Amino acid sequence: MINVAVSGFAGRMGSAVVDAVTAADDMQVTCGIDPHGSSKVFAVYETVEQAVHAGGFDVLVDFTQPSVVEGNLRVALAAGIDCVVGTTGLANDKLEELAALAPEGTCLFYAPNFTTGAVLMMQFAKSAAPFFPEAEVLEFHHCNKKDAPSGTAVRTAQIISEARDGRQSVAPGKETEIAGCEGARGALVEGVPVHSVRSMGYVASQEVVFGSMGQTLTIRHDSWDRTSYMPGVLLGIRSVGDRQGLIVGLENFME
Ligand SMILES: NC(=O)C1=CN([C@@H]2O[C@H](COP(=O)(O)OP(=O)(O)OC[C@H]3O[C@@H](n4cnc5c(N)ncnc54)[C@H](OP(=O)(O)O)[C@@H]3O)[C@@H](O)[C@H]2O)C=CC1
Ligand SMILES: O=C(O)C1=N[C@H](C(=O)O)C[C@H](O)C1
Repeated sequence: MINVAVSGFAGRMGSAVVDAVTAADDMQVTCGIDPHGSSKVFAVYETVEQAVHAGGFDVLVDFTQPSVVEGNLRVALAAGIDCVVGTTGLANDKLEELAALAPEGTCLFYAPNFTTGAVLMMQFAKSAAPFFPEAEVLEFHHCNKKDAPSGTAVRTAQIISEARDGRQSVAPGKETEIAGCEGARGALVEGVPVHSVRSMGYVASQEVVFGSMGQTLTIRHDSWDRTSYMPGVLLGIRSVGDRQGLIVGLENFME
């Protein structure tokens, strides 16, 4: 039995993780961390520090906020607890710094997106990028999201940039934005324009639009429900016990 602590357990993702872990045969939620959470089933703490001090879990799952995840991971990793992290907003060098705090045998696993569809979208984008001079990312999320652009969009832009091998887009850029409308061409992430839409009605969607002479290729993924992330989260929880160091991306555990 894998004993799991869920940080942010009262939130949109955290509560879905509690349900998914509870329904699985090989793991259980032994505690939850959330400043405003309560439970009759498992122990509840206000901070990860309190939970680590009390002990009783092998894996910490974190779906909190960009502003708190770093502090949570510092405490858990230093105590040698494997971490499965969905919270977005941490840069790669920060993840490396955090992983270095952990004793040998401890794993920090971060996935900007736990859906198989989004992983495939990014892999298809990697395959397409060398063949198209233009690429732009459009991401669409619910209006309560606390970060922009999304972690998935940032990772997609990084993947496209690496696959282009340093080649820059030749499309008109930020220099064409008219006065008072700065931002119209999006945020440049590693040279790739990223456009963030926030609206009621969305969970999470993304389009990657590639262009070359006379043609466009659009790769689109939609999460319509947060259950879409749960098989990936459970796979992460089952996998970290056998791994160590920093691992970024669900593709590392997918067959
Ligand atoms: N990797 C992936 O596949 C996915 C990643 N995400 C990411 O997960 C994160 C959470 O998203 P979502 O569930 O929608 O957000 P929510 O705001 O619904 O949930 C976050 C929860 O964390 C709580 N919280 C705040 N501070 C702490 C703390 N110090 N310790 C523990 N809990 C805390 C919040 O409490 P309060 O509201 O009282 O502040 C809230 O209940 C975001 O970064 C999002 O981008 C989301 C979906 C998929
Ligand atoms: O906040 C969300 O909802 C999501 N966040 C992740 C991101 O920033 O990419 C994953 C997914 O897009 C949903």
